[in-house]
Formats: sequence, structure tokens, C-alpha cells
Amino acid sequence: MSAPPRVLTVAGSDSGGGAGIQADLKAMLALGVHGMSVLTAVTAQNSLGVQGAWELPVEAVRAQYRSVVDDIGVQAVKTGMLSSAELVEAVADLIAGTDAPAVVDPVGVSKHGDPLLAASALDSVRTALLPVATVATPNLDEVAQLTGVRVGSQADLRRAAEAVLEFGPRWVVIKGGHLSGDAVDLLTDGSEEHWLRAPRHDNRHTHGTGCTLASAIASHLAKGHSVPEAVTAAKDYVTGAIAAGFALGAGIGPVDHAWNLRVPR
Ligand SMILES: Nc1ncnc2c1ncn2[C@@H]1O[C@H](COP(=O)(O)OP(=O)(O)O)[C@@H](O)[C@H]1O
Ligand SMILES: Cc1ncc(COP(=O)(O)O)c(N)n1
Repeated sequence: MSAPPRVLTVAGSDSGGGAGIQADLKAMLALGVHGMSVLTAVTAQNSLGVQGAWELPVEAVRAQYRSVVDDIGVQAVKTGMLSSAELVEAVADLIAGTDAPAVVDPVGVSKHGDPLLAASALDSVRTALLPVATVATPNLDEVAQLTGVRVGSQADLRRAAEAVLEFGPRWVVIKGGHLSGDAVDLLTDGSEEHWLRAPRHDNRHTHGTGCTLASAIASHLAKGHSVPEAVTAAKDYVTGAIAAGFALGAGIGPVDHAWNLRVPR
């Protein structure tokens, strides 16, 4: 049997299993690729928030990356929580030397507002990480932090995309998940525009949506799809996962990564 496409996530661990590395690997399994991981940080996290976070040393991040890429090889890379300026710069450097598309989710804060990236790392995201991204996937808070553009309605999404593209990613998906009404995202490379629209699911169990979307994009890119095809398929996958999100713990539960695999009985 031939090996499936290989996808690498470079991200933090969520002990609750809903976001971070755990979400990434689950999404990759559900989409039929071989998921691999470089851990950047460990969080003590659950449905109520982040109770603690510990960064790994930069040598540990570099060593994991080299182990995976030099032997197994990757068809796509995805980044999530990178925690510090030093890690952002090291990861940007590693991606620049890798011949595979990179999906950069510039994770800033958790759904509960806990910081996952130091404020002092924002400049490195702008000048080192975004320039090596094939696709960047900021949410509206990350757009505001990185560019100063505040999105209040769908009409502002194009302006937000233009501001992010200034930093050099090939494509950007501005996620409109935090607006009201339909869940509308804008994918653009500055010339083509694709509006991705899905019904808003009235489900508070949305922990891990951003990680899941970015990992799904990376998985479809690894299978050889174009960026617009990969993002469209990833949007369908995350929409289904949100619709099937379930309660766990006393707070915000996870999306269901396996929704597309469940056989109705
Ligand atoms: N309630 C919802 N119903 C349907 N889609 C949603 C909902 N909330 C977010 N989305 C979609 O989930 C994806 C992740 O967006 P978002 O939640 O904004 O990311 P993040 O986790 O980075 O904050 C986007 O495609 C967004 O449109
Ligand atoms: C380790 C880690 N990485 C990322 C997120 C963001 O989660 P979301 O996908 O809900 O924005 C998180 N809560 N924890």
C-alpha cells in the first residue's frame, strides 16, 4: 500500500484535546493524511481556559522539525501556537528552507482570551513568518493585532485581507467566524477573491475551530489540491465539525473532528 501524503503541524499542545496539536492531528487523520508534529509549547488547558503554558527550548523545536523533514519528508506544513519571538523566527527560518506549502495560523489568544503569543513576538510574525506563508489564516482579533484594521462587518473583510497581504503571504483567509450572521470567510491572493459562506451553527462548542480549518487546508494542499480547492474543502469540513461540536467539561467543548467518518446507524 502506498503511503498517504504527510503533513506536519508545528504548534502547542492542548491537554483538553480540542485545539492545538491534538486538533491538528485529529483533523489530519479524518482527512486521510499522515499527521506529524513539532511541539512548541505545552499548555494546561480545558473547556474553561488555559491554566498554564510552558515553552520548549528553540533547539528542541529545531531538532523535532529536522527529524521529521529530513527522514520522512512533508507535503505541507501548518503552524499554530508559537509563543515567543524566538520560536516564531526559528520556525519561519525552517519553513523558508522546506520545499512544501505552509499554512500559517497566527494564533494570538485562546477562545477564552488567554494569551498564546507574547506581545513582543508580533513583529516577528509580521516580518518573518507571514512572508513565508502560502496561506495565512488570521481571525479578526489577529487581524487587528497584526495590522490595526478592525473588522466590524463583512464589508471590512477586503480591507483586512489587503492589509495582511502587505506582509507577504501568497494567500490570506480572513476568518469572519466572530461576526454575526452567516460564517463568511474571504480567501484572496490580491487578484482572485473567493467568498466562503456557511450557515452559522448556534453551537457554543467551538473550541479548536481555527486550528481545525488550518490543518484541513494543509491536508488538502498535501493531496495536491490548489489553494482555492483546499480552502473550500477545508471550510466544508470545519463547518460539519462545528455543527457536530459537543459539550465536555463545564465550558466550551470541542468541534467533532470525526463527524465525516461517522456512519449513520
Ligand atoms: N458558529 C459557527 N458556525 C459556523 N462556522 C463557524 C462558526 N464559528 C466559526 N466558524 C468558522 O470556523 C472557522 C474558524 O473561524 P474562527 O472561529 O473565527 O477562528 P479562530 O478559532 O481562529 O478564532 C471559520 O471558517 C469560521 O467562519
Ligand atoms: C495550544 C493551543 N493552540 C491553539 C489554540 C487556539 O484554539 P482555536 O483553534 O479555538 O482558536 C488553543 N486554544 N491552544
